Amino acid sequence: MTDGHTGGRVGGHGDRRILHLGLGNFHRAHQALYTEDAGRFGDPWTITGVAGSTRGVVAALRRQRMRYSVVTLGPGQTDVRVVGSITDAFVAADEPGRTTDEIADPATRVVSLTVTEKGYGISARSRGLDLDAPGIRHDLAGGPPRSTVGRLAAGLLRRCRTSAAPVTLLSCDNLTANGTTLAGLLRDFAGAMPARDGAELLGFLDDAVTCPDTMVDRIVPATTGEHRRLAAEAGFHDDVPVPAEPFTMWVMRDSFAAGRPAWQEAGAVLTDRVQDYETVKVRLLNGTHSLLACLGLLTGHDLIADAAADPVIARAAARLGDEYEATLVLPDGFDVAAYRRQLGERFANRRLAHATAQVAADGSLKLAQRVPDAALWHMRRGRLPATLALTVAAWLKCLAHPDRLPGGGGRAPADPNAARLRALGERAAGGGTPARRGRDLALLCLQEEALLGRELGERTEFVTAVGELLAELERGGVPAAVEATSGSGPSAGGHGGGGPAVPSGGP
Ligand SMILES: NC(=O)c1ccc[n+]([C@@H]2O[C@H](COP(=O)([O-])OP(=O)(O)OC[C@H]3O[C@@H](n4cnc5c(N)ncnc54)[C@H](O)[C@@H]3O)[C@@H](O)[C@H]2O)c1
Ligand SMILES: O=P(O)(O)OC[C@@H](O)[C@@H](O)[C@H](O)[C@H](O)CO
Repeated sequence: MTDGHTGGRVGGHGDRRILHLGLGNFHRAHQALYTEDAGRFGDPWTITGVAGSTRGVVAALRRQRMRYSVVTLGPGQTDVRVVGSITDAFVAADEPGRTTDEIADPATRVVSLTVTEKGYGISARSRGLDLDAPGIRHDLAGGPPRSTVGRLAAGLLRRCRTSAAPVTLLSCDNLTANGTTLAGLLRDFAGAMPARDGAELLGFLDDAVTCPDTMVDRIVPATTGEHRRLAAEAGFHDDVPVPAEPFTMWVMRDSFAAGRPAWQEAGAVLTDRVQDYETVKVRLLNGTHSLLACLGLLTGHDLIADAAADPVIARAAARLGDEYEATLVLPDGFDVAAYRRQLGERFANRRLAHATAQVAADGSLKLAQRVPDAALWHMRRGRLPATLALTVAAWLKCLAHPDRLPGGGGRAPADPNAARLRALGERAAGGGTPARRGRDLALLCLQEEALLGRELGERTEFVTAVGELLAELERGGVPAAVEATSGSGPSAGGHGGGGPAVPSGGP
């Protein structure tokens, strides 16, 4: 066990602070480690972690003198490291006003975020801020802020009116162009605020706030008793250890308004080409992860490693990799073949026990990041990306008919749109044949509700393909649906793209 905690740091160095919103597992296995390592090279920075409303992690950290462990699990390798870079933590809901105070405090120089895709309040239809989302409406009405964007806006406005000190907002979530997207959402929010406040916030955003794009990569599953056992075995009784794979990567644009830790010394890559890295990762890793998770759930696999080892699912994943790879602008010198090989090994890491239900969760938000742009890229070139259509069909099948999943509805992934998707599934269930039911469900979800955006919903060929694959899933399960996409292009050799995609028709 290695102990990175330096005694006496707690409460010190208050003038170089990161305020982190979203004290989940990922931050604690990624940015917190880079920050601690960077502190050995440059000025040490500390992190104040903010949990939205759940108290468990904050309470445990306090009990443990703000220390926790990261349990790295590789094939044949276990490493337990105690981390101490998070020196304070609180629950936003329990301390109303504190998040605003902390964002306004000039000692806070970076506000970083891992609040999940759904934490940003993005509208699937417009891809801007969903001004009708209850949390956003509440915050615009002037109550103590509850949404992430509302909290940031309140804190920034206070900062602007007090010190006006510059600050960086650093999104570390799996969103396409995450920093640029966050800046746009804040502008949308400012545009809907009372005019004077909105104008002031917009001016501050222009003058004193940067939102660098980042690409973050490390597979970090949920904690189980096994991780507590491994930490204890290494000598640290930890209620909130974080499991992680050995691989880690962080790429960001070096655009920090008020300084940053020496993250490059800890292995982070600073570049202006972040979006290229990010697109590679969000498509090849996260997009393939979504397919493995949904086909895995439909087949009865609880773990990503089992789905990845299933030859039928592996075939689909390889084809999806080809479809994604064709769309990519690769960073200079990036070896995509090696990256894909390594991804295969990472997905196969059984020791991680990464649950298919966890990766498939919130699919309605995640797929919006992972599917439409790549699918539209192909269709603008006259090709139908059949395996991207299969990703959507598999996700719809899991959510529209959760009770039919092997093992029952208890295995259905959580999703903020779960009830809506179930209701759409029921509406489509009346069609007389699998073909009719599949077509109706695809039309309802993608065209009428535009769950993956208007532009994709208007692509009749894509919606039709999704409907036909839903019918195949109903008739012959995952093997039939994967087989139906087999004419869609080479499974090796990359830039092949599609051909005729899925068979049409049959009852
Ligand atoms: N876990 C990974 O492997 C991994 C890897 C790369 C990036 N990420 C990014 O980090 C995010 C969080 O992953 P995690 O492993 O920490 O998950 P987690 O379940 O451990 O934690 C989720 C965090 O998000 C917050 N949150 C959830 N819904 C929210 C909402 N509506 N508004 C505000 N905050 C909300 C929770 O309070 C919690 O702090 C992912 O969604 C992804 O964008 C995760
Ligand atoms: O974290 P999410 O919820 O966006 O997606 C689930 C996984 O695909 C994701 O967590 C990966 O493990 C991670 O992005 C690897 O860097």
